[in-house]
Amino acid sequence: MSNKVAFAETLLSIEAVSLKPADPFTWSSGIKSPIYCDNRLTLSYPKVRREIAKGLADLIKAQYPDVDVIAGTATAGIPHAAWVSDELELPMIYVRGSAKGHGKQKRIEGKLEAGQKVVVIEDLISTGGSSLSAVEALREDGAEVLGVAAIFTYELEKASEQLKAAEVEASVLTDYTTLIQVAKETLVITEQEQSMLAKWRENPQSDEWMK
Ligand SMILES: O=P(O)(O)OC[C@H]1O[C@H](OP(=O)(O)OP(=O)(O)O)[C@H](O)[C@@H]1O
Ligand SMILES: O=C(O)c1cc(=O)[nH]c(=O)[nH]1
Repeated sequence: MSNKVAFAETLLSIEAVSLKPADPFTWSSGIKSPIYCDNRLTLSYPKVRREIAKGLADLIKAQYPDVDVIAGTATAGIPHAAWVSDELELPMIYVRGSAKGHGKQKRIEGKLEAGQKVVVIEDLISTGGSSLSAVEALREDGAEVLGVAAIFTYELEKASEQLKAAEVEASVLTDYTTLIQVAKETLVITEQEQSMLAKWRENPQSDEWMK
């Protein structure tokens, strides 16, 4: 079994994936979606979060062996970044969604030196906006961002276009194609739900799938 399949099975087994076509979820980007993947639930399962930390750490060791610092995105990326940095015995920082309005007024918390090589940990990539914003903040502070490592991606064109334009490489433990395939095979979704999801996936930014 591939790792991607195993991680998709894990997300389904802890019921991190929900469908709500009649009353769609609103994503952080504003997209109305029939599906939501709540990776925050992984925090509640020590075995699952260990597998994720190990998976992300292995991916980083293979792809970014020169990494100096692990950076978590606020909020859902932060706990995973902590476990990954622990696994790799590396320093950790985190990137707020925006700079604090009080105290030191920082957006990046923790110690980052100019020129350090950073890998960003994100829990999930939808449009890639959150990942990109964190990467830009890190670059502004002089970091060399090697890439983004995430648990899951919806494989949306918008994300690949945005990340490519900014020259950001993203690697994931599992993805939408694998998740839907596994959900179909294990009867977690019906054929009707599968075709609704396929229609949504053709153009996720429109509401055509609701009609
Ligand atoms: O690729 P994008 O379109 O940016 O979407 C993905 C982001 O959205 C979610 O965060 P959310 O804004 O819900 O905040 P949270 O991490 O604080 O829960 C998720 O945790 C990612 O960070
Ligand atoms: O784009 C988002 O905001 C988003 C989508 C999703 O499936 N899960 C999540 O936590 N955020």
